Amino acid sequence: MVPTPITVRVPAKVNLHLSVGDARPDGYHELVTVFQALSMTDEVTVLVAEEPGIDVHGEGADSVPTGASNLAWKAVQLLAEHSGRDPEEPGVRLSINKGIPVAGGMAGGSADAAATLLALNQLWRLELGRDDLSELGAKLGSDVPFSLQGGTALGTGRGERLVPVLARHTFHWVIALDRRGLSTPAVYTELDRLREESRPNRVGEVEPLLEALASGDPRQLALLLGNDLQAAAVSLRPGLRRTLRAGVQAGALAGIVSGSGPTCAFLCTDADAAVRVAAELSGAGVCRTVRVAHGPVPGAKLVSEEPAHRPTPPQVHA
Ligand SMILES: C[C@@](CO)(OP(=O)(O)O)[C@H](O)COP(=O)(O)OP(=O)(O)OC[C@H]1O[C@@H](n2ccc(N)nc2=O)[C@H](O)[C@@H]1O
Ligand SMILES: Nc1ncnc2c1ncn2[C@@H]1O[C@H](COP(=O)(O)OP(=O)(O)O)[C@@H](O)[C@H]1O
Repeated sequence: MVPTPITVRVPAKVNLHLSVGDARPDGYHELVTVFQALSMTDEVTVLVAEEPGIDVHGEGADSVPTGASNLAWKAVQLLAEHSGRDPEEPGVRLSINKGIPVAGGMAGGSADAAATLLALNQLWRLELGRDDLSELGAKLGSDVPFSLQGGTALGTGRGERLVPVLARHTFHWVIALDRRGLSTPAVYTELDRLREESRPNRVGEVEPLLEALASGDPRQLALLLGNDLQAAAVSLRPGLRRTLRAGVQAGALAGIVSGSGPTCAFLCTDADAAVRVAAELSGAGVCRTVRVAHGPVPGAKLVSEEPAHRPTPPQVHA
């Protein structure tokens, strides 16, 4: 009997704090970061098929590779190899439904890789634990372990070593999507260049932000959001300055570039405020699309054993 397809839902992330150290000999930068998983999700379905391949639907599907460079396909090959299957003939197809902006600094590719690991673990009845999957995931990308874990977490190393963080209450966000993506390596390289040229401000210690998360007070948290990659993302995409200003003018408590950008995330006082800020920001014409989201939400999760149809997320077109 052919096994039933498995669908996993997996969240986007925002870095509430992203402190970037110097480049290491392996080319990665040492990080201290706080991730929060948001209610913008991708869904990945894995099914047994003689003809292997990937179908991609949804947000930005056209710019997602469907061949061997897709991070989710790399996850198939890695897990096949790990479990003694032929990575070139894994006998599965993937269907990816994107709700996370592509190349937006919200870890969409990592999310799909994490979802694929979890789904295949079920489909192939491998019975690997979350720690095993996380260790495999870190080989695919620094953000993959967080996509599996979700919630709010402190990340160190290149972002793959995680400790859960206490975050009281739910935080409400407005997410501004840009018209084009930014390349993560290009943004890290730009930061190195800026640091050689001058001394861009660095974010401070992470402890006050951890206290703000524990208190659950969005006003306190807003004062402490910080991202060392923001200067580099703004340097490569100067229009982001206008987006960040427009979000705060629209009533957000604070705005930040999400990870390597160009997506901007605005923290709001509550859910109603987020809807008001989203409506006003979408009228400002500074970005492609505006969404509302909340966090923290859980990491990659089995949805059902049938392919699921995801409800359309709330979005306001600019
Ligand atoms: C910046 C962050 C913040 O969470 O995410 P995004 O905003 O892109 O989603 C991450 O550090 C991105 O993590 P991820 O996208 O998994 O990166 P990887 O595939 O591991 O690495 C891609 C490239 O980014 C650079 N890189 C990544 C992580 C790190 N700590 N230092 C780096 O210098 C390296 O040039 C590396 O070759
Ligand atoms: N499953 C995937 N989903 C999205 N992008 C992918 C995927 N696999 C590979 N990519 C490639 O990875 C690049 C980075 O995409 P993404 O992970 O969404 O952004 P970011 O690294 O900014 O969080 C994209 O430009 C795309 O070419």
